[in-house]
Amino acid sequence: MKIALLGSGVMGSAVLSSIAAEESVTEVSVTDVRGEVARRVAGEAEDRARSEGYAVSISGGTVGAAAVRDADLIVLAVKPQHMDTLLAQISPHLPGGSPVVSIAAGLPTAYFAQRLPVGTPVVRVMPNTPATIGQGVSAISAGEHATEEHLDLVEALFARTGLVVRVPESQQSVVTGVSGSGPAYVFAMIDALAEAGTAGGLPRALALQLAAHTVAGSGAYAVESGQHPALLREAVSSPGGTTLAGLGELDERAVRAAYLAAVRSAAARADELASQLAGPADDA
Ligand SMILES: NC(=O)C1=CN([C@@H]2O[C@H](COP(=O)(O)OP(=O)(O)OC[C@H]3O[C@@H](n4cnc5c(N)ncnc54)[C@H](OP(=O)(O)O)[C@@H]3O)[C@@H](O)[C@H]2O)C=CC1
Ligand SMILES: O=C(O)[C@@H]1CCC=N1
Repeated sequence: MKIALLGSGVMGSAVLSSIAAEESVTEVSVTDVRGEVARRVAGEAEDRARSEGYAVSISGGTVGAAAVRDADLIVLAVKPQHMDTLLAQISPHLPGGSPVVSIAAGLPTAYFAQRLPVGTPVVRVMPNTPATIGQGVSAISAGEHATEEHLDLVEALFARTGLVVRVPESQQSVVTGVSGSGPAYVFAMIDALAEAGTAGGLPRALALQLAAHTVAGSGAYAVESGQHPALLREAVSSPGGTTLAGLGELDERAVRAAYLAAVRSAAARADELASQLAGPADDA
């Protein structure tokens, strides 16, 4: 199976190695507006694939007819604001029936249906950057012409990047707010914890190590134990102890409310992108 990956920035690169490791994938054509970026990303991914024993061929170049015309599946990994230009470039060259996968925030499958040949199966995916190390989470939704088989195929490809869940497309904006943007909230938390440790006199590198491992371990513990986070939090909080003193400060500063607002705001921005960009193709 040949995959065309269009856009080799942060997220395109993040999903590339995992997709290339799926056994049915024999060839990946990576493209970008800047061919040299795509060639570098493709070269690095091919080296990684070789070192891990995968015989996949990965090439890089600029976007054009050659990149997509014989692809069995096309992954669109450009910013929502660049999608219109990209679709106008590739649409006339798409092989009929090959599914198109978009990872763009906000853009509904109906947007693609208006811009791609009639009947093109579209699958919408919201991944996140921990996909780079196979620890991501991706939510997938089918567009009008996408079948169960198309979803199975996309699920198999993204399973290499971490957990894959299926959601109704109507939930994709809030998913984006929680898990698409979520890593940024967590990185900000690690940064803040590390800064607090440094302010308390720890060497900077040690503070960062403590903060990052605390977040990584707590996340893994929440996932593996399956216990509700309120119970896990309670187990850390001895009566009259240090943790309740710390949590009291978070409550005082409405940190929980801030997370709720952050997710609401990110989801609203996804909807806003959709309404700004997803008009009829002629008006875009
Ligand atoms: N970053 C993240 O955490 C996540 C991102 N996403 C989605 O993934 C998509 C890509 O985001 P991200 O990787 O962060 O963005 P990047 O800007 O890092 O990557 C996009 C790449 O596509 C290139 N590009 C722009 N226009 C075209 C075009 N017409 N044809 C081919 N390539 C083009 C860009 O080049 P140049 O830089 O020169 O413009 C850039 O190299 C977005 O739609 C985003 O919503 C989804 C989940 C998480
Ligand atoms: O910030 C963004 O728009 C993208 C989508 C989800 C994460 N990053």
